[in-house]
Amino acid sequence: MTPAARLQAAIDVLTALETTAAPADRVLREYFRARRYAGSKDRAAVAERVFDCFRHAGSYAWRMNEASPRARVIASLLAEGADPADFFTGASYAPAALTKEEAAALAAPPRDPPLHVEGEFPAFLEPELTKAFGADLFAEMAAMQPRAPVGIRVNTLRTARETLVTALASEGFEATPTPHAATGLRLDGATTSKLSASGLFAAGHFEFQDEAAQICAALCDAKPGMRVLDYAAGAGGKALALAAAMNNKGEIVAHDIEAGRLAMIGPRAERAGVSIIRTTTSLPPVQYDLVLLDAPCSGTGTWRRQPELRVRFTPERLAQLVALQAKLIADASRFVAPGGRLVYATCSVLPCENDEHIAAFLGTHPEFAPVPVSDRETFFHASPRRTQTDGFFTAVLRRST
Ligand SMILES: C[S@@+](CC[C@H](N)C(=O)[O-])C[C@H]1O[C@@H](n2cnc3c(N)ncnc32)[C@H](O)[C@@H]1O
Repeated sequence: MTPAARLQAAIDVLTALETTAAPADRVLREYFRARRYAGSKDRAAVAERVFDCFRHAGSYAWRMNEASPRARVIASLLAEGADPADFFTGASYAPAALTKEEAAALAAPPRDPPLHVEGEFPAFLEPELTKAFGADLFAEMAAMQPRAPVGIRVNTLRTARETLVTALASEGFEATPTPHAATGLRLDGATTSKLSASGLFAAGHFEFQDEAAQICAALCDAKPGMRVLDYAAGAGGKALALAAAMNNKGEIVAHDIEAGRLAMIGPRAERAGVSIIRTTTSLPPVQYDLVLLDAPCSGTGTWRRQPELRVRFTPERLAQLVALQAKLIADASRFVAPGGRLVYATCSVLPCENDEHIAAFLGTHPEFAPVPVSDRETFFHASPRRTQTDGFFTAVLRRST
Protein backbone atom coordinates (compact mmCIF):
# COMPACT_ATOMS: atom_id res chain seq x y z
CA MET A 1 0.00 0.00 0.00
CA THR A 2 1.20 3.54 -0.65
CA PRO A 3 1.39 5.93 2.32
CA ALA A 4 -1.69 7.73 0.92
CA ALA A 5 -3.61 4.44 0.56
CA ARG A 6 -2.83 3.67 4.21
CA LEU A 7 -4.40 7.02 5.14
CA GLN A 8 -7.54 6.16 3.16
CA ALA A 9 -7.64 2.79 4.93
CA ALA A 10 -7.46 4.56 8.31
CA ILE A 11 -10.35 6.81 7.25
CA ASP A 12 -12.35 3.73 6.19
CA VAL A 13 -11.74 1.94 9.50
CA LEU A 14 -12.57 5.05 11.56
CA THR A 15 -15.76 5.46 9.51
CA ALA A 16 -16.74 1.82 10.08
CA LEU A 17 -16.16 2.33 13.80
CA GLU A 18 -18.75 5.10 13.86
CA THR A 19 -21.57 2.62 13.26
CA THR A 20 -20.52 -0.36 15.38
CA ALA A 21 -19.90 -0.98 19.05
CA ALA A 22 -17.21 -3.57 18.22
CA PRO A 23 -13.71 -2.90 19.60
CA ALA A 24 -11.31 -1.11 17.23
CA ASP A 25 -8.83 -3.99 17.09
CA ARG A 26 -11.57 -6.38 15.95
CA VAL A 27 -12.76 -3.98 13.23
CA LEU A 28 -9.14 -3.61 12.08
CA ARG A 29 -8.72 -7.38 11.92
CA GLU A 30 -11.91 -7.75 9.85
CA TYR A 31 -10.90 -4.91 7.54
CA PHE A 32 -7.58 -6.57 6.71
CA ARG A 33 -9.03 -10.08 6.50
CA ALA A 34 -10.91 -8.79 3.43
CA ARG A 35 -7.73 -7.15 2.04
CA ARG A 36 -5.08 -9.84 1.90
CA TYR A 37 -2.85 -7.68 -0.30
CA ALA A 38 -2.00 -5.52 2.73
CA GLY A 39 1.27 -6.53 4.37
CA SER A 40 2.13 -6.51 8.07
CA LYS A 41 3.74 -3.05 7.81
CA ASP A 42 0.57 -1.69 6.18
CA ARG A 43 -1.59 -3.20 8.93
CA ALA A 44 0.64 -1.79 11.66
CA ALA A 45 0.71 1.69 10.08
CA VAL A 46 -3.07 1.82 9.64
CA ALA A 47 -3.72 0.55 13.17
CA GLU A 48 -1.26 3.08 14.61
CA ARG A 49 -3.03 5.91 12.75
CA VAL A 50 -6.50 4.74 13.83
CA PHE A 51 -5.51 4.57 17.50
CA ASP A 52 -3.70 7.92 17.27
CA CYS A 53 -6.91 9.47 15.88
CA PHE A 54 -8.80 8.15 18.94
CA ARG A 55 -6.11 9.21 21.42
CA HIS A 56 -6.17 12.73 20.05
CA ALA A 57 -9.78 12.80 18.87
CA GLY A 58 -10.60 16.02 20.73
CA SER A 59 -7.59 18.07 19.70
CA TYR A 60 -7.65 16.87 16.09
CA ALA A 61 -11.33 17.76 15.75
CA TRP A 62 -10.65 21.13 17.41
CA ARG A 63 -7.81 21.84 14.96
CA MET A 64 -9.98 21.09 11.92
CA ASN A 65 -13.32 22.46 13.25
CA GLU A 66 -14.68 19.03 12.41
CA ALA A 67 -14.73 15.61 14.09
CA SER A 68 -15.09 13.41 10.97
CA PRO A 69 -12.61 10.53 10.45
CA ARG A 70 -11.18 12.34 7.42
CA ALA A 71 -10.66 15.58 9.37
CA ARG A 72 -8.94 13.70 12.20
CA VAL A 73 -6.61 11.88 9.81
CA ILE A 74 -5.68 15.21 8.18
CA ALA A 75 -4.93 16.68 11.62
CA SER A 76 -2.86 13.63 12.55
CA LEU A 77 -0.57 14.32 9.58
CA LEU A 78 -0.26 17.93 10.61
CA ALA A 79 0.64 16.84 14.16
CA GLU A 80 3.55 14.76 12.84
CA GLY A 81 4.85 17.66 10.78
CA ALA A 82 3.71 16.38 7.37
CA ASP A 83 1.82 18.39 4.77
CA PRO A 84 -1.64 16.80 4.30
CA ALA A 85 -1.82 18.20 0.75
CA ASP A 86 1.02 15.81 -0.23
CA PHE A 87 -1.20 12.81 0.55
CA PHE A 88 -4.77 14.05 0.03
CA THR A 89 -4.34 14.27 -3.73
CA GLY A 90 -7.24 12.28 -5.21
CA ALA A 91 -4.75 10.01 -7.04
CA SER A 92 -5.68 6.33 -7.21
CA TYR A 93 -6.15 4.77 -3.72
CA ALA A 94 -5.33 8.14 -2.11
CA PRO A 95 -7.94 10.20 -0.23
CA ALA A 96 -9.74 12.89 -2.25
CA ALA A 97 -7.94 16.24 -2.57
CA LEU A 98 -8.33 18.70 0.30
CA THR A 99 -11.53 20.73 0.15
CA LYS A 100 -11.51 24.53 0.37
CA GLU A 101 -12.80 24.29 3.97
CA GLU A 102 -10.08 21.80 4.94
CA ALA A 103 -7.37 23.93 3.36
CA ALA A 104 -8.74 27.00 5.19
CA ALA A 105 -8.77 25.14 8.54
CA LEU A 106 -5.18 24.07 7.97
CA ALA A 107 -4.11 27.61 7.09
CA ALA A 108 -5.80 29.17 10.15
CA PRO A 109 -3.61 29.76 13.22
CA PRO A 110 -4.28 27.26 16.06
CA ARG A 111 -6.82 28.48 18.65
CA ASP A 112 -6.44 27.99 22.43
CA PRO A 113 -8.24 24.76 23.27
CA PRO A 114 -10.74 24.36 26.13
CA LEU A 115 -9.83 22.14 29.09
CA HIS A 116 -11.40 18.92 27.78
CA VAL A 117 -9.68 19.29 24.37
CA GLU A 118 -6.30 19.85 25.98
CA GLY A 119 -6.85 16.85 28.26
CA GLU A 120 -8.29 14.69 25.45
CA PHE A 121 -11.39 13.61 27.38
CA PRO A 122 -15.12 13.96 26.61
CA ALA A 123 -16.43 17.38 27.74
CA PHE A 124 -19.20 15.86 29.88
CA LEU A 125 -16.64 14.04 32.05
CA GLU A 126 -14.86 17.22 33.11
CA PRO A 127 -16.64 17.52 36.51
CA GLU A 128 -16.08 13.84 37.36
CA LEU A 129 -12.44 13.77 36.27
CA THR A 130 -11.77 17.01 38.14
CA LYS A 131 -13.34 15.48 41.25
CA ALA A 132 -11.13 12.41 40.80
CA PHE A 133 -7.81 14.12 40.10
CA GLY A 134 -8.12 17.80 41.13
CA ALA A 135 -4.97 19.75 40.28
CA ASP A 136 -3.38 16.61 38.79
CA LEU A 137 -6.03 16.33 36.06
CA PHE A 138 -3.74 17.17 33.13
CA ALA A 139 -0.85 15.08 34.37
CA GLU A 140 -3.25 12.14 34.87
CA MET A 141 -4.74 12.57 31.41
CA ALA A 142 -1.28 12.82 29.85
CA ALA A 143 -0.32 9.54 31.54
CA MET A 144 -3.36 7.92 29.93
CA GLN A 145 -2.06 8.71 26.43
CA PRO A 146 0.85 6.31 25.76
CA ARG A 147 0.21 2.71 24.80
CA ALA A 148 0.10 0.45 27.88
CA PRO A 149 2.73 -2.27 28.37
CA VAL A 150 1.60 -5.89 28.23
CA GLY A 151 0.86 -7.19 31.72
CA ILE A 152 0.71 -10.86 32.63
CA ARG A 153 -0.15 -12.79 35.78
CA VAL A 154 2.14 -15.69 36.60
CA ASN A 155 0.03 -18.76 37.28
CA THR A 156 1.53 -19.94 40.56
CA LEU A 157 -0.29 -23.26 40.18
CA ARG A 158 2.05 -24.02 37.27
CA THR A 159 5.26 -22.06 37.86
CA ALA A 160 7.05 -19.37 39.90
CA ARG A 161 7.64 -15.78 38.81
CA GLU A 162 11.45 -16.10 38.57
CA THR A 163 11.14 -19.38 36.65
CA LEU A 164 8.77 -17.77 34.16
CA VAL A 165 11.08 -14.77 33.68
CA THR A 166 13.87 -17.16 32.69
CA ALA A 167 11.61 -19.25 30.46
CA LEU A 168 10.27 -16.14 28.70
CA ALA A 169 13.82 -14.84 28.21
CA SER A 170 14.75 -18.08 26.45
CA GLU A 171 11.93 -17.30 23.99
CA GLY A 172 13.19 -13.74 23.48
CA PHE A 173 10.73 -11.93 25.80
CA GLU A 174 12.10 -9.54 28.39
CA ALA A 175 9.83 -9.53 31.44
CA THR A 176 10.18 -7.38 34.55
CA PRO A 177 8.51 -8.18 37.89
CA THR A 178 5.74 -5.70 38.78
CA PRO A 179 6.46 -3.67 41.93
CA HIS A 180 3.13 -4.17 43.73
CA ALA A 181 1.54 -7.42 42.56
CA ALA A 182 3.57 -10.46 43.64
CA THR A 183 2.31 -12.43 40.65
CA GLY A 184 2.83 -9.81 37.93
CA LEU A 185 5.24 -9.34 35.05
CA ARG A 186 5.44 -6.40 32.72
CA LEU A 187 6.65 -6.78 29.12
CA ASP A 188 7.28 -3.39 27.58
CA GLY A 189 8.31 -4.43 24.10
CA ALA A 190 6.05 -7.46 23.59
CA THR A 191 2.65 -7.84 21.95
CA THR A 192 -0.22 -9.99 23.19
CA SER A 193 -0.39 -11.81 19.86
CA LYS A 194 3.29 -12.88 20.01
CA LEU A 195 3.03 -13.87 23.67
CA SER A 196 -0.17 -15.83 23.21
CA ALA A 197 1.61 -17.90 20.53
CA SER A 198 4.17 -18.99 23.16
CA GLY A 199 4.08 -22.58 24.41
CA LEU A 200 4.27 -21.19 27.94
CA PHE A 201 0.86 -19.58 27.44
CA ALA A 202 -0.61 -22.80 26.00
CA ALA A 203 0.77 -24.66 29.03
CA GLY A 204 -1.04 -22.26 31.40
CA HIS A 205 2.05 -20.62 32.88
CA PHE A 206 0.50 -17.15 32.58
CA GLU A 207 -2.64 -15.18 31.79
CA PHE A 208 -2.91 -11.65 30.41
CA GLN A 209 -3.83 -9.30 33.25
CA ASP A 210 -2.83 -5.76 34.15
CA GLU A 211 -1.10 -5.27 37.50
CA ALA A 212 -4.04 -3.25 38.89
CA ALA A 213 -6.43 -6.19 38.37
CA GLN A 214 -3.90 -8.45 40.09
CA ILE A 215 -3.69 -6.07 43.05
CA CYS A 216 -7.50 -6.19 43.22
CA ALA A 217 -7.36 -10.00 43.28
CA ALA A 218 -4.72 -9.86 46.05
CA LEU A 219 -6.89 -7.44 48.08
CA CYS A 220 -9.63 -10.08 48.02
CA ASP A 221 -7.29 -12.06 50.32
CA ALA A 222 -8.75 -15.36 49.11
CA LYS A 223 -7.43 -18.34 51.10
CA PRO A 224 -7.40 -22.09 50.38
CA GLY A 225 -10.69 -23.70 51.43
CA MET A 226 -12.82 -20.55 51.18
CA ARG A 227 -16.22 -20.39 49.54
CA VAL A 228 -16.13 -17.54 47.02
CA LEU A 229 -18.72 -15.94 44.74
CA ASP A 230 -17.48 -13.97 41.73
CA TYR A 231 -20.74 -12.15 41.03
CA ALA A 232 -19.84 -10.65 37.62
CA ALA A 233 -17.20 -13.14 36.55
CA GLY A 234 -17.23 -12.50 32.80
CA ALA A 235 -14.54 -14.61 31.14
CA GLY A 236 -13.00 -15.34 34.53
CA GLY A 237 -9.86 -13.20 34.72
CA LYS A 238 -10.30 -12.49 38.45
CA ALA A 239 -11.80 -15.91 39.26
CA LEU A 240 -8.66 -17.59 37.87
CA ALA A 241 -6.44 -15.29 39.92
CA LEU A 242 -8.47 -16.11 43.06
CA ALA A 243 -8.24 -19.84 42.30
CA ALA A 244 -4.44 -19.59 42.14
CA ALA A 245 -4.38 -17.62 45.44
CA MET A 246 -6.51 -20.40 46.95
CA ASN A 247 -4.02 -22.98 45.65
CA ASN A 248 -6.97 -24.56 43.81
CA LYS A 249 -8.59 -25.55 47.13
CA GLY A 250 -12.11 -24.50 48.12
CA GLU A 251 -14.95 -23.38 45.85
CA ILE A 252 -15.46 -20.50 43.44
CA VAL A 253 -18.89 -19.88 41.93
CA ALA A 254 -18.45 -17.76 38.80
CA HIS A 255 -21.72 -15.97 38.06
CA ASP A 256 -22.58 -13.61 35.21
CA ILE A 257 -25.63 -12.49 33.28
CA GLU A 258 -23.96 -13.57 30.02
CA ALA A 259 -23.53 -17.31 29.57
CA GLY A 260 -21.32 -16.66 26.52
CA ARG A 261 -18.68 -14.98 28.66
CA LEU A 262 -18.80 -17.68 31.31
CA ALA A 263 -18.24 -20.28 28.60
CA MET A 264 -14.70 -18.95 28.12
CA ILE A 265 -13.78 -19.91 31.69
CA GLY A 266 -13.72 -23.70 31.08
CA PRO A 267 -10.83 -23.77 28.59
CA ARG A 268 -8.92 -21.11 30.53
CA ALA A 269 -9.31 -23.04 33.80
CA GLU A 270 -8.20 -26.26 32.16
CA ARG A 271 -5.09 -24.57 30.76
CA ALA A 272 -4.35 -23.10 34.19
CA GLY A 273 -4.86 -26.35 36.10
CA VAL A 274 -7.84 -24.91 38.00
CA SER A 275 -10.65 -27.27 38.98
CA ILE A 276 -12.55 -25.33 41.69
CA ILE A 277 -14.52 -22.90 39.49
CA ARG A 278 -18.17 -23.66 38.72
CA THR A 279 -20.06 -21.33 36.37
CA THR A 280 -23.73 -20.29 36.61
CA THR A 281 -26.21 -17.63 35.50
CA SER A 282 -28.55 -18.19 38.47
CA LEU A 283 -27.79 -18.25 42.16
CA PRO A 284 -29.63 -19.99 44.99
CA PRO A 285 -29.73 -17.94 48.25
CA VAL A 286 -26.47 -19.27 49.69
CA GLN A 287 -23.90 -17.12 51.49
CA TYR A 288 -20.13 -16.97 50.89
CA ASP A 289 -16.94 -16.04 52.78
CA LEU A 290 -16.01 -13.69 49.97
CA VAL A 291 -18.11 -12.01 47.27
CA LEU A 292 -16.30 -10.15 44.50
CA LEU A 293 -18.29 -7.73 42.36
CA ASP A 294 -16.08 -6.67 39.45
CA ALA A 295 -18.78 -4.44 38.06
CA PRO A 296 -19.56 -3.44 34.47
CA CYS A 297 -18.19 0.09 34.15
CA SER A 298 -17.10 2.93 31.87
CA GLY A 299 -13.62 1.47 31.40
CA THR A 300 -12.16 4.97 31.83
CA GLY A 301 -9.16 3.32 33.50
CA THR A 302 -8.37 1.43 30.30
CA TRP A 303 -8.14 4.36 27.92
CA ARG A 304 -4.49 3.52 27.21
CA ARG A 305 -5.51 0.11 25.87
CA GLN A 306 -8.83 1.07 24.26
CA PRO A 307 -8.51 4.71 23.18
CA GLU A 308 -11.78 4.44 21.22
CA LEU A 309 -13.67 4.42 24.54
CA ARG A 310 -12.91 8.14 24.96
CA VAL A 311 -14.92 8.93 21.85
CA ARG A 312 -17.69 6.40 22.21
CA PHE A 313 -18.73 7.05 25.80
CA THR A 314 -21.92 9.08 26.39
CA PRO A 315 -23.68 10.70 29.38
CA GLU A 316 -26.62 8.31 28.83
CA ARG A 317 -24.34 5.26 29.04
CA LEU A 318 -22.71 6.58 32.21
CA ALA A 319 -26.13 7.13 33.85
CA GLN A 320 -27.17 3.56 32.91
CA LEU A 321 -23.96 2.11 34.33
CA VAL A 322 -24.19 4.06 37.59
CA ALA A 323 -27.77 2.84 38.14
CA LEU A 324 -26.78 -0.76 37.32
CA GLN A 325 -23.73 -0.66 39.63
CA ALA A 326 -25.83 0.58 42.59
CA LYS A 327 -28.29 -2.28 42.02
CA LEU A 328 -25.52 -4.89 41.63
CA ILE A 329 -23.77 -3.84 44.87
CA ALA A 330 -27.01 -4.27 46.81
CA ASP A 331 -27.75 -7.58 45.04
CA ALA A 332 -24.24 -8.99 45.56
CA SER A 333 -24.12 -7.91 49.23
CA ARG A 334 -26.95 -10.31 50.08
CA PHE A 335 -24.63 -13.23 49.34
CA VAL A 336 -22.01 -12.23 51.94
CA ALA A 337 -22.04 -14.38 55.09
CA PRO A 338 -21.67 -12.66 58.50
CA GLY A 339 -17.93 -12.17 59.04
CA GLY A 340 -17.38 -12.38 55.28
CA ARG A 341 -16.22 -9.71 52.84
CA LEU A 342 -17.66 -7.91 49.84
CA VAL A 343 -15.08 -6.60 47.36
CA TYR A 344 -16.30 -4.01 44.88
CA ALA A 345 -14.08 -3.23 41.89
CA THR A 346 -14.17 -1.32 38.62
CA CYS A 347 -11.68 -0.36 35.92
CA SER A 348 -13.07 3.18 36.15
CA VAL A 349 -11.47 6.28 37.63
CA LEU A 350 -14.78 8.16 38.06
CA PRO A 351 -15.94 8.80 41.65
CA CYS A 352 -19.60 8.31 40.64
CA GLU A 353 -18.77 4.68 39.74
CA ASN A 354 -16.54 4.11 42.75
CA ASP A 355 -16.26 5.95 46.10
CA GLU A 356 -19.73 7.49 45.81
CA HIS A 357 -21.37 4.08 45.43
CA ILE A 358 -19.53 2.77 48.46
CA ALA A 359 -20.46 5.82 50.56
CA ALA A 360 -24.13 5.42 49.60
CA PHE A 361 -24.06 1.65 50.22
CA LEU A 362 -22.43 2.03 53.66
CA GLY A 363 -25.07 4.65 54.54
CA THR A 364 -27.86 2.12 54.02
CA HIS A 365 -26.02 -1.05 55.13
CA PRO A 366 -24.61 -0.46 58.63
CA GLU A 367 -23.69 -4.15 58.87
CA PHE A 368 -20.80 -3.46 56.43
CA ALA A 369 -17.62 -1.50 57.25
CA PRO A 370 -14.53 -0.76 55.11
CA VAL A 371 -11.33 -2.74 55.57
CA PRO A 372 -8.59 -0.23 54.61
CA VAL A 373 -6.46 -1.44 51.71
CA SER A 374 -3.24 0.08 53.16
CA ASP A 375 -1.94 2.39 55.90
CA ARG A 376 -2.49 5.35 53.58
CA GLU A 377 -5.71 4.56 51.73
CA THR A 378 -9.13 3.20 52.67
CA PHE A 379 -9.86 2.23 49.07
CA PHE A 380 -7.48 1.34 46.24
CA HIS A 381 -7.28 4.05 43.56
CA ALA A 382 -5.01 3.15 40.67
CA SER A 383 -4.16 5.17 37.58
CA PRO A 384 -1.36 5.14 35.00
CA ARG A 385 0.21 8.13 36.75
CA ARG A 386 -0.24 7.03 40.38
CA THR A 387 0.55 3.35 40.09
CA GLN A 388 1.88 2.91 36.51
CA THR A 389 -1.05 0.53 35.93
CA ASP A 390 -4.48 0.79 34.36
CA GLY A 391 -6.96 2.98 36.23
CA PHE A 392 -8.76 0.83 38.80
CA PHE A 393 -10.79 1.01 41.99
CA THR A 394 -11.23 -1.55 44.77
CA ALA A 395 -13.14 -1.32 48.05
CA VAL A 396 -13.08 -4.13 50.62
CA LEU A 397 -16.06 -4.22 53.03
CA ARG A 398 -16.51 -6.61 55.95
CA ARG A 399 -19.95 -7.76 57.06
CA SER A 400 -20.31 -7.90 60.84
CA THR A 401 -23.72 -9.57 61.26
C1 LIG B 1 -15.84 -5.93 34.28
S1 LIG B 1 -16.66 -7.26 33.57
C2 LIG B 1 -16.09 -8.64 34.52
C3 LIG B 1 -14.68 -9.02 34.20
C4 LIG B 1 -14.21 -10.27 34.93
N1 LIG B 1 -14.46 -10.22 36.35
C5 LIG B 1 -12.72 -10.54 34.70
O1 LIG B 1 -11.90 -10.31 35.59
O2 LIG B 1 -12.39 -11.00 33.59
C6 LIG B 1 -18.30 -7.07 34.15
C7 LIG B 1 -19.22 -8.23 33.90
O3 LIG B 1 -20.50 -7.89 34.47
C8 LIG B 1 -21.45 -8.65 33.78
N2 LIG B 1 -22.79 -8.17 34.12
C9 LIG B 1 -23.48 -7.13 33.59
N3 LIG B 1 -24.69 -7.05 34.17
C10 LIG B 1 -24.78 -8.05 35.09
C11 LIG B 1 -25.78 -8.49 36.00
N4 LIG B 1 -26.95 -7.88 36.08
N5 LIG B 1 -25.50 -9.55 36.78
C12 LIG B 1 -24.31 -10.19 36.71
N6 LIG B 1 -23.33 -9.82 35.85
C13 LIG B 1 -23.56 -8.77 35.06
C14 LIG B 1 -21.03 -8.49 32.33
O4 LIG B 1 -21.58 -9.50 31.53
C15 LIG B 1 -19.50 -8.56 32.45
O5 LIG B 1 -19.04 -9.86 32.19
